[in-house]
Amino acid sequence: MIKTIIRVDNLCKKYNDKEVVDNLSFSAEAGDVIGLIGPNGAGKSTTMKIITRLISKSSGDIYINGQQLDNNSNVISRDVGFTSESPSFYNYLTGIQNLKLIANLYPNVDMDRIRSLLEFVGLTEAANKKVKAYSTGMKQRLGLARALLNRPKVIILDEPTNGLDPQGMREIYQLISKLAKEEKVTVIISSHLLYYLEKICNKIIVINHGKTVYYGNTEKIYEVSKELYKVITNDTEKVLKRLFEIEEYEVITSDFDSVTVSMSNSTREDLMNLLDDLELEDQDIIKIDPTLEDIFLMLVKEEPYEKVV
Ligand SMILES: Nc1ncnc2c1ncn2[C@@H]1O[C@H](COP(=O)(O)OP(=O)(O)OP(=O)(O)O)[C@@H](O)[C@H]1O
Repeated sequence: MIKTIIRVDNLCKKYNDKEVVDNLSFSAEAGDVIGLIGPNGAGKSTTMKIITRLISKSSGDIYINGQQLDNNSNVISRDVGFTSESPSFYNYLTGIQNLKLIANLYPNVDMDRIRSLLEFVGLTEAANKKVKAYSTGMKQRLGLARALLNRPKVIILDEPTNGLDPQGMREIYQLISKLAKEEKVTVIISSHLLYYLEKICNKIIVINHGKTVYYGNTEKIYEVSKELYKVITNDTEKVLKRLFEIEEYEVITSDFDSVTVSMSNSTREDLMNLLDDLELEDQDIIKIDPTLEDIFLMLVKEEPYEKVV
C-alpha cells in the first residue's frame, strides 16, 4: 500500500484579516518532489514555515507520517527537515563541527551519518575547512546535509538556490532529485527557477494571493494550456497594442523581439492575417510547446503588460 507521508487539509493563515494562505490542500508520498510556485508574496514561505512549525497556522490540518502537527506542541517534528534560502552556520567552526553540534540534538545521529551526508552533498574534502571559507553553494549543500541529519521523511526547501551560479544551481537540483529517487525522501521545494522545477518535480502547486490555482501532476499542468504561438517581430510594441485590442488573444510574455500569445478559437492563419494588417517589416509565427514558465504566467496573469504599452 502506498503511504501518504504528508497531508495538508484546508490550511489557512491570516495576517490582519488578510488570508495569505487560503484553503491549501495537498498530499505527497515517499519520494514525491512537490514544487510550490507563485509570484512574490503568494504565500509560499508562509506555508513552508507553518509545516516546519516556525509559525502557527490559523486553521486547517497537517499530518506528517500519519501524525497531526499541532500548533501548541513545542517539539519540532522529527520527520521534517528544513533549509532556507540562506542557511546560517557558526562561521569559525568547520563544516563537520557545525553538523556535529546539531547532531548532538538527536539520539541516533552518529559520525557515520555525518560523514555519509557530507559525501552525499560533495563536501567530504571541505569538511574540515571553516564555514567562513565556504562559497554560497557549499553553504547551501551543508544546509541540505544539516536538514537531513535526522533522516526526515519530508524535507522543506525554501528557495534553496538563491544566490548560486548556474553550476551551483544544477548541483543542488541534482542532489534533490537523487534524494527523492534514492532515499525516498519527500521534498517540498519553492523556487522561481521553473526551468529546474519542471525537471525535478512530479507534482506542482501554483498559488497566487494565497489561493491554489493549480495542484496536480507536473505533466498534467500542460493540459491547462491553450495553443501557444511566438510572434517574431522587430516591432513588439505595435504587435502588443493590436493583440490587447482583441479579447481572444492573450499575451503570455514578450521579449525585445518576440511576443508569446495564446488563443482559444483562432487559428494560426487568423493570427497571420491580423499581423499582415499591421504591415510589419519582418515577422514570423512559430507554434511553441509551452514551458512550465509559460503556464505559470498564464495561471497567475494579472495584465502585466498594460503598463508597458
Ligand atoms: N509576519 C507577517 N505579518 C504580516 N504579513 C505577513 C507576514 N509574513 C508574511 N506576510 C504577508 O503574507 C504574504 C505572503 O508572504 P510569503 O512570504 O509567504 O510570500 P512568498 O510567496 O514566499 O513570496 P516570495 O516569493 O517573495 O518569497 C505577503 O503578502 C506578505 O507580505
